[in-house]
Amino acid sequence: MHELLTTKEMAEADRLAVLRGTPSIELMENAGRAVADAVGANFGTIRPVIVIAGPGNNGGDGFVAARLLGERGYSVDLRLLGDISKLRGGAATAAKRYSGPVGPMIAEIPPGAIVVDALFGAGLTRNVDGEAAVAVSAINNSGAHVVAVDLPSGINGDTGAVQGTAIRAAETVTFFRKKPGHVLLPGRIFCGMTTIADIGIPSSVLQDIRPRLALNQPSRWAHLFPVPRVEGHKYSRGHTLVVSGGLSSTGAARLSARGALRAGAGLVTIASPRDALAVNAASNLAVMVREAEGAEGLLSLLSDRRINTVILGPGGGIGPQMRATVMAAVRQDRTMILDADALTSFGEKPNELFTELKNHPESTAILTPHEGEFSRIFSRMSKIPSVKQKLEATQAASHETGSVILLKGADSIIFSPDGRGVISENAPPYLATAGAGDVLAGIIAGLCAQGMPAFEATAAGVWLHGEAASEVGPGLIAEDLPEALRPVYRRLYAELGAVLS
Ligand SMILES: NC(=O)C1=CN([C@@H]2O[C@H](COP(=O)(O)OP(=O)(O)OC[C@H]3O[C@@H](n4cnc5c(N)ncnc54)[C@H](OP(=O)(O)O)[C@@H]3O)[C@@H](O)[C@H]2O)[C@@H](O)CC1
Ligand SMILES: [K+]
Repeated sequence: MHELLTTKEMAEADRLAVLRGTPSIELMENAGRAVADAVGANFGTIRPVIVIAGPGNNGGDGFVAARLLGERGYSVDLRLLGDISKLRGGAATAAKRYSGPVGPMIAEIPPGAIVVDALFGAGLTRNVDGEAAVAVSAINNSGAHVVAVDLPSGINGDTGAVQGTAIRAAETVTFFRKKPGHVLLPGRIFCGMTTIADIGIPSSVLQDIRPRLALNQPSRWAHLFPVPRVEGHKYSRGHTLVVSGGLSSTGAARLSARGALRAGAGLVTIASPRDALAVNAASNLAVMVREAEGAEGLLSLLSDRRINTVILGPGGGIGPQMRATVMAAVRQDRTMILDADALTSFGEKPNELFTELKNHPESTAILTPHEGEFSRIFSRMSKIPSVKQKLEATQAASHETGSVILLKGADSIIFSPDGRGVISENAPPYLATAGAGDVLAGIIAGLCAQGMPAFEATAAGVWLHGEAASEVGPGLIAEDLPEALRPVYRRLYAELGAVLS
């Protein structure tokens, strides 16, 4: 159930289901019933229901729900946008089967009503305006409990963006699989709680559609998650190197190092400038500290081939020294997590980095920008859309650079250059705190160090980070996150049925 289907793929699922023998009207009947059931599940006592129906099949679902709710004893007031004679296909059939009165668009919602929002779903093609926009604002201002059909009207199913205006639903009933717009912000917030109803589309259609997007859930990467073995030793669990900033900015590297260690890296070393050696050494026990000044210092440490992952950026400083250090690492064929300052340092000259990465295909880069950093490094690349179109932008950035890209946020997006993408929805709000990104870079590196491939390690790292934050709860500070990985790992291994032999 974790695949995400674009609106185009959803229409294809619909078409294939019909081809395989389920008539389209049956899908619509099932969709409308799921909506009526959702209304019934919430409110056992009969309350007035207002169904707002649009001119397409979303409206058709609304007609079915209206008929069934009427049969179940609800007093239903159905309002249609446009002319009933213009309805086509399944929507026209559903309207014929509904015998109640059909009123014009509504501008006021009586108190205590439940609203079924069947105005627009996957077929929203432009901004909501006119009578529809008036109805949306009346519904939003009424405080009514809104059950949205497929998507809250006004939310773009592919991007989660608000097109003009949108209904704020308490719950959304969607069909077969979620769409990106249910998970990406702000769409996810407008959906309220989203449930998926089975309307008779066989899951075998996915073999033809081959969706590239999914929710970031363990089902996406569990088969590659490292399981420690009793016969293993610290070297078999990889070695992560974290490049530290100078005396006044060592905290970020230390947070990354702790994240990598807790994620399971066998060894973690902080590469520290001389002036920061004492402070780095004094505040770490299991993490080793070695002196390394700039690119040359890093190169000398990387002569140890057992170091298989390098984190650059957390607190490392912005400028030519960081650029030179990153370029040196790229030439050493390692897996690199490039975060924060390592990205910003290339803001003026992104091609310098991307050309070097292309010239060293044996190196693997994972870029972990938040939106601001993403803009800084990619805004000069014409083939990459603005970060406002975050899904497309992340996918294009990954394709163009041949790197795994993690666009960090409450709806973190991760793309692999081969076109696979996942969207995360488990980050609690209190995760937005100083240093949390540094820990995340460490967790991802720790998983890569143990041999997990870059895309899966990044997805798993983001998921673990969100789970660890929920484990801590409100009041979280970044230092809590590595420590909270222990119960999360325990649960995950139990769920995976992993034998920690
Ligand atoms: N796929 C499936 O498996 C199943 C799908 N099902 C349901 O079908 C829904 C998709 O149906 P759909 O394709 O007819 O699109 P829908 O959302 O009704 O909107 C299209 C209509 O709205 C109009 N319109 C658009 N934007 C507008 C605007 N801003 N302002 C004004 N008008 C606007 C647009 O007009 P046009 O662009 O053609 O001029 C057209 O008339 C899907 O969400 C789900 O609920 C289920 O029945 C079961 C199986
Ligand atoms: K809707």
